[in-house]
Amino acid sequence: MAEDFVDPVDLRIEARAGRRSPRRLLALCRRSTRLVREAAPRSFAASVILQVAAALLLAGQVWSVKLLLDAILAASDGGASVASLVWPVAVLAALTALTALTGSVQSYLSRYLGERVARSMWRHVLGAATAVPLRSFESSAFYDRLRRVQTNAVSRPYQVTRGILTTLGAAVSAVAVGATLVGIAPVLLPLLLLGGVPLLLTSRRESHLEFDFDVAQTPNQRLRAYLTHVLTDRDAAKEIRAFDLGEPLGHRMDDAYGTFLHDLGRHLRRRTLLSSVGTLGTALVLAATLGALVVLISRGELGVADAGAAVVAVRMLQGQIQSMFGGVQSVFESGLFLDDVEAFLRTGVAAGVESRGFPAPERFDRVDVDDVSFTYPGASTPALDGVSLGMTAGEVVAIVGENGSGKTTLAKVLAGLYEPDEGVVRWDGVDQAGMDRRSLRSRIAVIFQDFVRYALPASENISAGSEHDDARVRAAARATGADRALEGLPDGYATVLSRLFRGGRELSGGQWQRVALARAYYRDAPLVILDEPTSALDPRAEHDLFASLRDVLAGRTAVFISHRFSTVRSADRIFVMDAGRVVEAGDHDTLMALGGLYAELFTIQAAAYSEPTA
Ligand SMILES: Nc1ncnc2c1ncn2[C@@H]1O[C@H](COP(=O)(O)OP(=O)(O)OP(=O)(O)O)[C@@H](O)[C@H]1O
Repeated sequence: MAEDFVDPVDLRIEARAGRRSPRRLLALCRRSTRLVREAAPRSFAASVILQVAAALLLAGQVWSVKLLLDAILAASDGGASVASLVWPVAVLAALTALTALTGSVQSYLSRYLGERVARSMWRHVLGAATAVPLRSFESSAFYDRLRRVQTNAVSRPYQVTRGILTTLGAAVSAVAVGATLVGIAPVLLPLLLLGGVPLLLTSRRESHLEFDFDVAQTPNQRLRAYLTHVLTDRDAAKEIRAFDLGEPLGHRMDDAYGTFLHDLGRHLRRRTLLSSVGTLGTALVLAATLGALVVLISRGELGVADAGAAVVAVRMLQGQIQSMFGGVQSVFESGLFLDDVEAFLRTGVAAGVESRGFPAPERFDRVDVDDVSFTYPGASTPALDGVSLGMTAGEVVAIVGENGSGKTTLAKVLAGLYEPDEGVVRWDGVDQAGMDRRSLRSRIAVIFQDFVRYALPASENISAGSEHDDARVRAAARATGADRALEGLPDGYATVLSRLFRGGRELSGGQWQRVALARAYYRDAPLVILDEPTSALDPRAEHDLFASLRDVLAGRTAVFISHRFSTVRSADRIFVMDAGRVVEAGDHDTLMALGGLYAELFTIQAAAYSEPTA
């Protein structure tokens, strides 16, 4: 499928396709405000109140400047005593102090509110990221969107709300200060408002530029994030040193950064040019307004106090108009990113809805894979090509085959992680596809070759995803022999299994594999799928494990994938895969008698052990 090969230009086109109408923008504003309100209702209300208070305080300052100038003039004419200046000065000082106080409370509140919104957005994003089908993770376009969403989801909703609040606050101040100005020199007001027009025009264009730049840069950003991760990751550290990869990968990082900086330079030049045009336009209008003010003064149409107050009002009003349009720009810009975030969240919600079906049965008598085919996104040949096989409850089934023959893919389909493109998997004749994904997965315990080593306490590594029960955790650990390693840890089962965190400890590869197997046994599931479960175990451990396998499974059905024929031969039924197909099936003796692929692979392995040493 083509989605694996989406390039940045296509991505930008895709992102542009979702571009908004003003109505859509308004809807986004409503949604983001609701999000912020829900995340922190009290802080949000306080923030709105403070914004309005700050606006009124500003208007109050203009008014108090006029009072002060009147009083100064009256005092200089000798009509009033200097003491009459005390009140206007005190009012101006109090209003200025209150404005500063409001500003600092607002900035703390804003930080707190931002974090509350971030937490709530993370919840949504991680919910969507864990709900989307596993197939999505095969597409680079998905990772690009995920990256943008991770960066933008946490900050943009609040930025939109901040933008709205800033716009509203600035509008209230503008109205209040504007009213004062109308009282002094009405002709100046329309002139000043005109100053917002260039800003409005350029800010919209700037928002689009920013969004396009971000979309185009996502693959480069991801490459840099990946290289940073590899160069600093604990697991990669030994190989990076052993193969001396630090320098070449460092160069690659440098090149990627160089490309980014080159593009950033071009982008910033364009943005600066645009915003300079806007600001210059506004400055010209301001100059014209002040020119008009000079004309009014020279004609004697304004007194000295009025003229002074008008200068203050013009200056303040111009600031408010700039913040108003700055707020609009931030709404525009963040709105574009939010659209992207919302589209991602919708895919998660859709996946959640799709997964609703009837609950999977608690037990089954048989599971059948019927003519199943599956092709990975972007691949030209199918990984599974008309696979059919069956197993009955309580059986131990082995799947063997050479590298790339489709064993792990079959395990993923059996586990309900991939939907087959064709064919069905049936539990007692019922199609697995109609079952609720969550309940289906709770009936299956699957451990892959590359199982996850959670940097969590040992006990949680075993009970992962199921209800925690200490006694059952210990029993599962005993069944796989993980208990010996875990009981020797400083905090026993409470020890974190990673040096990443304080007090944590590391396990060996084989010890980890026992922990992973215990995870499979812990889950009370009728179907257990183990992909290469013993590859890291020593021969004695492997022998012991398989000797006790049936006891441990206690009637559960087990499918295990293995390259070790010594473990495979005891299975009730063996399926041999080759190039995505099941080519042979039967127990060990039947397959040996058949003299086909199984017999060949078995003989090669057996010969390697029995050949006399020179
Ligand atoms: N995520 C993927 N995207 C595209 N192709 C894949 C992906 N994973 C596996 N394949 C391809 O699908 C085919 C089957 O792979 P699969 O992992 O199922 O084989 P396997 O039998 O488990 O191999 P091994 O013994 O090496 O673990 C291979 O050709 C492989 O290259």
